[in-house]
Amino acid sequence: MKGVALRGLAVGYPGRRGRAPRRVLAGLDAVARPGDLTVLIGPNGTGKSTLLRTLSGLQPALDGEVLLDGRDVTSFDPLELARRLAVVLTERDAPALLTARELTALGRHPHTGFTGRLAEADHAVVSWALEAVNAAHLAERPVIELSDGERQRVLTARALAQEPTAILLDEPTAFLDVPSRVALMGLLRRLSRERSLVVVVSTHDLELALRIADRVWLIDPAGALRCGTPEQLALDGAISASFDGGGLSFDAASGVFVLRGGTAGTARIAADGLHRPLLERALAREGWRTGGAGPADLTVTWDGDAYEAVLDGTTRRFATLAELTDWARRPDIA
Ligand SMILES: Nc1ncnc2c1ncn2[C@@H]1O[C@H](COP(=O)(O)OP(=O)(O)OP(=O)(O)O)[C@@H](O)[C@H]1O
Repeated sequence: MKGVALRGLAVGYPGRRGRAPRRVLAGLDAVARPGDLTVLIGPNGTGKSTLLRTLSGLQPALDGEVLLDGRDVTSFDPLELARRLAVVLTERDAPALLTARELTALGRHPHTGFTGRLAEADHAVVSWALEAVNAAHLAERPVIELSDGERQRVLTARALAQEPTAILLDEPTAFLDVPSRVALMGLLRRLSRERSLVVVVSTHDLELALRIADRVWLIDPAGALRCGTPEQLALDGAISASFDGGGLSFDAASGVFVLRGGTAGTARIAADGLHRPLLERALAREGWRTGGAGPADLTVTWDGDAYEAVLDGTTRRFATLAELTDWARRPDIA
């Protein structure tokens, strides 16, 4: 079977001084298929990096097996494995003195044979990889001069230059701003589809992951690996069970985290277009529960000109959402 498959996999660390091994995750069964962007999510410390390192062959499995295109990863010799599997770990300190092109060219190493010299075809692959990640213009720049987002793209180019069938990335968006995160995840999805690559990427960027992933591997707090489309996992409550907390809960309908029911009272909103979700969000932040049916304590209407709020039979008008929000925080003293 094509792709990366986990069969009864247990991952963790060998015990020190005669102690038993520390099992971080066990009994894992999952498949990441070519052409899919598979996103690995889970709360801090649940074992995402440990799993990715084990899938990469960087640390041995404690039990079970990892199959790459149907073959046990441990049966490949290192060069053979590097021609099939590329790994992008969290590397803030990539070789700084190399240029982006030289760093990308390191990805050709598994293909260049004994001399390590790049042939014409290798140079072409390096140029292609840089172009694929929109980094051709950075090619001659030293890596030390690149921004986090630019460097992450070049590290991805190095992985592509390996011409693998599978790429594993550990938190590649960790240091990126929102547009760069969206761009990198979008790039990974495009590459997985266009080149029929297996792409497994871990991230803490849950909302983006759930919007963009074809498949999600979710490590829940009990250490079980739940696999499915983002919608399946939202519907069966797995995402809420893993991430709700700190006053936030996952809203499956919108795919974002929202503030949990506040204590200010219930609010009803009559507004069209963007005014409705923005009003809901602003009022929820001030502790109002929105979205229910039946009578409400507070009614807010956008009449196309101003916001009208009715509370305890008194009507007030606000020219801006900011003024309404200020009042909604302490309506008793306004
Ligand atoms: N070298 C190690 N030896 C022993 N235990 C380790 C080692 N590295 C990590 N761990 C432990 O394994 C568990 C999983 O860690 P891991 O880094 O895989 O989690 P993670 O999901 O990637 O975390 P985060 O979201 O914080 O990056 C943690 O309890 C961690 O303390």
